[in-house]
Formats: sequence, C-alpha cells, structure tokens
Amino acid sequence: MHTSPEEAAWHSPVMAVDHVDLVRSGRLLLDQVSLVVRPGEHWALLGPNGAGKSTLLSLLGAQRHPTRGEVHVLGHRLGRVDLRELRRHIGHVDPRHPLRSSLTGRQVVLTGATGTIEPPPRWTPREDEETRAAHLMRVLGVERLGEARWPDLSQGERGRLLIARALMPAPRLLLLDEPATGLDVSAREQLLSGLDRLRGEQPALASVLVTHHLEELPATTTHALLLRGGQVVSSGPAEEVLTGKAVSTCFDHPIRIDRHDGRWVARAAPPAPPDLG
Ligand SMILES: Nc1ncnc2c1ncn2[C@@H]1O[C@H](COP(=O)(O)OP(=O)(O)OP(=O)(O)O)[C@@H](O)[C@H]1O
Repeated sequence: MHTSPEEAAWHSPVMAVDHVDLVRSGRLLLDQVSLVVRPGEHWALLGPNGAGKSTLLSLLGAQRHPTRGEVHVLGHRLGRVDLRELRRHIGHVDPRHPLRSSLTGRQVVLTGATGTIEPPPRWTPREDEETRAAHLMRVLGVERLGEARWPDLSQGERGRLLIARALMPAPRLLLLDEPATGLDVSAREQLLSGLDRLRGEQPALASVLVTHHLEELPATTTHALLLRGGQVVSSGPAEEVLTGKAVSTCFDHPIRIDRHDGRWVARAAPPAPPDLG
C-alpha cells in the first residue's frame, strides 16, 4: 500500500528515548529511561522533587546528550546532528524567559519567529508572521495583551504569551516545564483551556508537560510517565498510568486519584481499615 510523506510523518515518532542513562558529577540522574512520543500525543511527566523530570526534558529539548542509550528527536539521533538546528523545530517554553527590556506582548510573541529574546536590529516581521502571532494569541486567550508591556504583565499572562511565542515557528513538538506553577486558580484554568484549544486545532502537535500536580494536567493529556529517582515507575496511556497505586508509589505516599470531566484530582488516600481478623 502506498503511504504519502504526510502519512509517514504522522506515524513516525516525534521523539524516541531508548534505555537512556544520564550521569552528571558521578550521579546517575536518569536510569534506563525509555519513552516514545508520537504526533498528536500529549504526555505528562510527573514525579517528586529531584526525580529527574527537568533533566529528561532537557534531553527531549536537544539541550544535552545522554551518557548511554539513544535519543531520536524529529528523526535525528542526538550526537549525530547539530543540536542548535534541531532546537529550532522544538517549541521549548522556558518559564524563566530572560527578557530584560519592555517589549509589548505582540513583540514577545514575534521573537518566536527569529528565535531570539529581543527582536534583531532592523528586523520587521512579515505579514504572515504578524497574522500567525495574532492567531496564536487568540487561541491562547491573550489577544488583548498585544500592546501591553512585558514588565506590567502577570505571571499567567506571560506564560500564555511564551507558549504563543514557542509556537511561532510551527514546531512539531512543544515542551512545557511546570507551566502552571505559581498561578492562581483562574490563571491556571485559562492556561489549561488555552492548551486544550491549541491541541484541538493542531492535531499533529505533540507535547510533553512537566508538573508535580495532577490538577495541573489539561483534560487533553493522552499519556503519562511517572519518574522517581531517575527511573520510570510507569508509562503509557494516561488512564492506565494515573492510578492511585502507581502515583502512590511514585510519590511514596498513599494517594487517591479521581477524574472529573477529563481532569484529575489527587488527595491523600483514607487510612486502611484496621485488620480485625
Ligand atoms: N549537573 C548536575 N550534576 C549533578 N546533579 C545534578 C545536576 N543537575 C541536576 N542534578 C540533580 O539531579 C536530580 C534531578 O534533577 P531535576 O532537576 O531533573 O529533577 P526534577 O524532577 O525536575 O525536580 P523538581 O521537581 O524539583 O524541579 C536532582 O537531585 C538534582 O540535584
């Protein structure tokens, strides 16, 4: 049967991590981690402090090499490809965006087209870039912030603008490191519904979102990987992985998980009844 290049791209993994170890300063930070992310999949990377989530995300973002094992990102094996070139096809949202000047919201989003923090000198965006920036700002619900100045914006507003910025070059992969940390409930909900809308309108986009909190997972999350001490506790479709048993093991605490309208809620499990037998 004939397969078109579009169909082949749809089925080929966006990234594949195969039995990866990562050692730094003599410490094993990732221990035999494997993960395959396909187009249209939205992964949650969960685990306690120090589990290795950010370390794994930095591999997925082509920011470092594994010590052992293979990482393929967008069909390229890390170690055999120019990492800077590869990074241009990955939307990596850095919550500590190092912007110092007082750009407007629209200008910040447009710097996603040049991959720079400040607009390059004498650079003027093309009309299609302006149109895309406006569209992405609408999808993420920040269209009214086009003329607002970066230093005046709230953390939640900045976070959504940074996601729009990361999407400017139309990446196939979006990486989000704790995007809801520090947001109040309304800002968090606006962020999550923006992500749900985005995923609905870009069905081939794949994403990986790091968090400690199940409440911060968008309803469109399809898969989850639980990490503890650099090792995978469980990995696969979200409804199979996000169970009380696996999450309790991961966080080393008895936790009960409920799901309402597609969203997850975690709380301490009630103590087991005394054994009267
Ligand atoms: N360059 C390094 N050398 C040695 N240890 C490191 C290095 N970078 C990170 N670590 C350690 O690796 C472990 C995993 O760190 P990482 O930041 O990936 O965890 P995390 O799951 O993202 O944690 P958190 O939820 O607290 O952000 C931590 O114990 C950290 O101290």
